[in-house]
Amino acid sequence: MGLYATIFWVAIGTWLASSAYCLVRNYRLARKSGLTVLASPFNHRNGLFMIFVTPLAPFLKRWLPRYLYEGMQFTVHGWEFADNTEFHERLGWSVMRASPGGVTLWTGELDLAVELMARTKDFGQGDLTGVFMGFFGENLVTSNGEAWVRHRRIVAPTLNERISNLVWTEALDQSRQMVEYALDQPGGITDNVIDGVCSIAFNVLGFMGYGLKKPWTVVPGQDSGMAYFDAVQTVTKGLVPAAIVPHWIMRLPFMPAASKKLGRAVKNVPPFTADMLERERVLLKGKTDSRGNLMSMLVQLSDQEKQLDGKQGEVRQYLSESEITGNLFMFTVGGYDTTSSVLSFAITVLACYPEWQDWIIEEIDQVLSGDGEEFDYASTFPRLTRCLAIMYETVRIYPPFAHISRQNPAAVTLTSGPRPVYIPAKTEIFINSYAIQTDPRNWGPDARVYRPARFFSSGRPPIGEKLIHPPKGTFMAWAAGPRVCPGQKMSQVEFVGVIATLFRKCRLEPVREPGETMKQARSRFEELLRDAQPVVTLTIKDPKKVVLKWTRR
Ligand code: HEM
Repeated sequence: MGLYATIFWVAIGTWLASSAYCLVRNYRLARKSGLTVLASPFNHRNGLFMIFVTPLAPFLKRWLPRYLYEGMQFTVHGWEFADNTEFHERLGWSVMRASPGGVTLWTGELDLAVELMARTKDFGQGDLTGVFMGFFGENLVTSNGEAWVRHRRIVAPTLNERISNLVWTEALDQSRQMVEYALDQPGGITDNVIDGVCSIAFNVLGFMGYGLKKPWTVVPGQDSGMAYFDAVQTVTKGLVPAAIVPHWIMRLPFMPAASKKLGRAVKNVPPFTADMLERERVLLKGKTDSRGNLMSMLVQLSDQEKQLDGKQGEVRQYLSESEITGNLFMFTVGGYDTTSSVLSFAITVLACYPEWQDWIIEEIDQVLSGDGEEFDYASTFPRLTRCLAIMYETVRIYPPFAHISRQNPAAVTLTSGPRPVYIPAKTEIFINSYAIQTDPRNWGPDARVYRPARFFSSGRPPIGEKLIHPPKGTFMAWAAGPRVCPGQKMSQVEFVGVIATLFRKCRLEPVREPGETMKQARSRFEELLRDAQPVVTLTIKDPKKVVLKWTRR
């Protein structure tokens, strides 16, 4: 054997031996939990594995022996949505996976989930969240411990009632433009409603986040006129490669045009942000109040803290420039993708179920009565509770995030379940919120049926009736505990504003294919919903198949 061949085989042998050693060590650690443990030779933290496992999953499922696929299934992005609760029912509601890369826990158990969410000091965000959400700078989502307290204190107050007001006004304006466009199409038929709601979410975010007012367009984010916003939008769409592949590799001359565009965007976000913040500070100079948008408030709150630096103790209280950059990026990813996902699913679901359209139209006609187009946020939004129940039921069954992840720096024992569960240090924990939200034990025998009225105490609530609070932990689309989503209210205001505007003006139904009955067309839409795929958030795979007929009311 030649020298190079020897080096090659020694390297392979060393790698195999160290992988086997790590697998055995991690398996032993996982066994201490007392839970079912699946051992898998596939290291889920390997970059190539991360990129290819999800697209290759359907083939691997067919080719690999069952026990090998089962040990890998957890690592396929969105497996929990496709699987429903079948896996947990078969193998246990909490299952450990041991691989050469570490130990992973998946749980669909209510008690454990509540405990995990409450103990923020013991269970923080995992290091992989930092890889995917923190590559422009540490932010509220990626930070833990004292840094998280600092981020939360500055960032969460920016998502306030002033922002809700802006979001409401812009959501109404954008959705009015979309309805007029749809009703103007021949026969009121469109195949671009999903792009349309993305465009609404994009423009609402641009307006409330950066003070950027744009008309609604069929294609979302078509040249916003703001280089920063366009770059962030590109990175949001290519989040996984953007996080893993260095931007200079993506920009190499032989790379495809889309990769070069992504690489340029990743490179440009930090200098564009620096530029934008500098201009914002010039505009804010000498003013005591911010300009009302999110970026302006973030800069102002952080700069105020900076002036107090040193007077509040040793620990830094303000956000550094890279942390502001990180938080602005996180707002764009968090604020745009989530709301557009829920709107896409809600509209498709409502087209399937005309009875729920009637239910909200009854409310909308009472609350938004009169000929005018202006509806005050403070007095209108709180009365549109059926529209809000549509959002709750949509995120219960089609949550933008099907799980919530955590990681524990040190070993911990969970005590809230029927037996103590030992969690080894650095376990990657996934709370299967989708399973919890569709589990008949938590939601009754019709848990998988779309029934928004379940969020009221009576089946036919009077208009403006308050929604009930589901039992603790059973509904965590916006998470729970100290790290609950600070954008919850904002997303609700936007959703309700859009849905109320659409159904005030029109009704929707699926467009039938030749020879199809309406019942069959609705079943076809239900199939599109079941076939959804998590990308960054849950996404309808082929949005062009959502062909709708809009009828003016
Ligand atoms: C339907 C819309 C939304 C849903 C379903 C949603 C869901 C969630 C969930 C599940 C978490 C917890 C993540 C975790 O702890 O791992 C979260 C956190 C967060 N969300 Fe949202 N979100 C939505 C909209 C928004 C919006 C509009 C914004 C801001 C513009 C936002 C900003 C955040 C932030 C900053 C966090 C981190 C909080 C922390 O760690 O302290 N979200 N969201």
